[in-house]
Amino acid sequence: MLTLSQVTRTFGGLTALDAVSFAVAPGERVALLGHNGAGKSTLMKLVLGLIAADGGRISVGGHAPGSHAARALTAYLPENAAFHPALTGAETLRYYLRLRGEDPAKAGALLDRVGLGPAAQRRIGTYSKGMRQRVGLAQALIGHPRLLVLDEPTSGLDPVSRRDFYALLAELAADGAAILLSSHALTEVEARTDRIAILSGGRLMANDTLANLRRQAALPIRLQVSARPGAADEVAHRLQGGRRNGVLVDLSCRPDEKLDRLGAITALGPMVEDVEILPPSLEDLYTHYSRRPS
Ligand SMILES: Nc1ncnc2c1ncn2[C@@H]1O[C@H](COP(=O)(O)OP(=O)(O)OP(=O)(O)O)[C@@H](O)[C@H]1O
Repeated sequence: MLTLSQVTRTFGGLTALDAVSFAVAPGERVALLGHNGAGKSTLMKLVLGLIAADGGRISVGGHAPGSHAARALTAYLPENAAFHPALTGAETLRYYLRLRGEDPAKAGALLDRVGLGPAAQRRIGTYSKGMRQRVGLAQALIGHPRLLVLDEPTSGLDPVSRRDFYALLAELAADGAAILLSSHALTEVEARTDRIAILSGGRLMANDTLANLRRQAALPIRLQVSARPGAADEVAHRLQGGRRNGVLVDLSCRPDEKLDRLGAITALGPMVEDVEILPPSLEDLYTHYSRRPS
């Protein structure tokens, strides 16, 4: 549904996107991650046709970004969707439906879809941030879009609103929509998207499932050994680990060394009380991919 091939965009002397290539297929949810200034918004603006690329090619369902056909397929939700506070949710949706040449009577069903049915007749000025984001999503769903471009859609939402939001995205993807959403947090998108694309300094540093990214990064695993009282020095010495305190000994190893290390720990018998395996965190993984030279 969305394909970028070698897309480059500069602003003056600054390369905001550097030969970026990736695709989002129908039914796929792709999270675009990156620090501030990584190029996420620039990429989204290019996909929406708001700015033009200096090089490379972008296709939205086979059409040029910004063309009538591409716009009919695409919906966009900006980070902070703003609506007139004096209008009700239903009035706002009717307004956007008319703008897109659709039947305003669909407002009720759209608001129900995003869980705002009971608040439809309330003014938007009385809505919480999460409710306003849901109005934004309802607005984005007008016209059955096949590509959704969502710029940090969950920033400022509480955990329950986030969960509801991702549940709705899962339904839309199951219905065949391609979804590209930007985020700062790998922890948030971990179980809720199909693929992760990491931008850093305008370059695409990673583009794969989280499981594959974990495997490819092969980051060290930490093992935390609890020694029996009085045995920590001996345990640390035999395992060549670092003493953390009176009983804990820290070890680190490559994923392929894990079983051997566990064997060595078990062989210490009664000197050891317990062992905890601490896999690399998502933050470690994100840092690995955003910092490595490409
Ligand atoms: N119109 C512009 N003129 C000049 N420089 C720009 C313009 N738009 C973006 N940039 C620069 O391009 C780079 C990428 O910016 P972009 O807004 O795409 O990052 P981002 O990943 O969306 O960041 P954030 O998470 O802060 O929104 C930044 O260095 C930014 O300063």
